[in-house]
Amino acid sequence: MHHPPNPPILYSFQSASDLGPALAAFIAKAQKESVEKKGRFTLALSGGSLPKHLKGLIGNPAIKWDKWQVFYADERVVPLDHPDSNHGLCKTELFQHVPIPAENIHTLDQTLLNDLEGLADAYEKELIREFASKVTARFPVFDLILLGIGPDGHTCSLFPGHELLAEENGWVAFLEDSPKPPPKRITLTFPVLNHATRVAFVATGESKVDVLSTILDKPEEGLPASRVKPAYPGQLYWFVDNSASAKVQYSASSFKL
Ligand SMILES: O=C1O[C@H](COP(=O)(O)O)[C@@H](O)[C@H](O)[C@H]1O
Repeated sequence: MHHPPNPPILYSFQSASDLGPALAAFIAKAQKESVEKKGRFTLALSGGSLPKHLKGLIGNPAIKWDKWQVFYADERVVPLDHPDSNHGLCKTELFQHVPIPAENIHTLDQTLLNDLEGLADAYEKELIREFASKVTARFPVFDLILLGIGPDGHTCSLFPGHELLAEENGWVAFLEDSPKPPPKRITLTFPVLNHATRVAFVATGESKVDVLSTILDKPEEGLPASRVKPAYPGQLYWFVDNSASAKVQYSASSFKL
């Protein structure tokens, strides 16, 4: 029987500093459930403002870092140590402070930075290796995908009006015309986002206030972030602060694990 997607769960916190510990507890619980069930935790991370909200994970003794398999929800096509690299940000904010094995962090193949198609293809193959073959699994099922939103409603590197919004088959796509610099990027596609067990958006600050109310209160406008609707029984969460949610009509829930 076809089941509609679960409605999003919105948590709005007084401030970003209240949000951080709750997000860390949420991630810790997700990894515990996944490790107990499957012996690993598959996570996709974004760049931008997201990595700085992950600091609450540092020093948590309940986290089994060696069980994490980390991919990027999107990545800018730049060297790993470039200031625009999403991996670079995640490394600075989290990975250099925790004992996660380097081989469990799946970064772009640095030999393919001048071959966008080959780069996206190689990243898709890396996902296939982790999630079994495309024949047995139509799309990978991430335990958790953490996303941000831009003021234009983009998420990952899926931008309003872009042809990649219509991608139905690929797991990883590339673009060389990102309206936000840098122009060359790779991104997970909507079918991958919408097969995840959990997807959590994180958005804080006044710059997100208008777009957040459009995404949550007017999903019919079809902004990229409104198209993230994990298939049942998957669940979509929003972790925001009160500055970002000031204009949102959608009902917030009290945070509970
Ligand atoms: O370009 C990107 O933008 C989004 C949103 O960034 P933010 O700084 O407004 O949070 C980010 O989620 C994505 O990973 C990044 O490549």
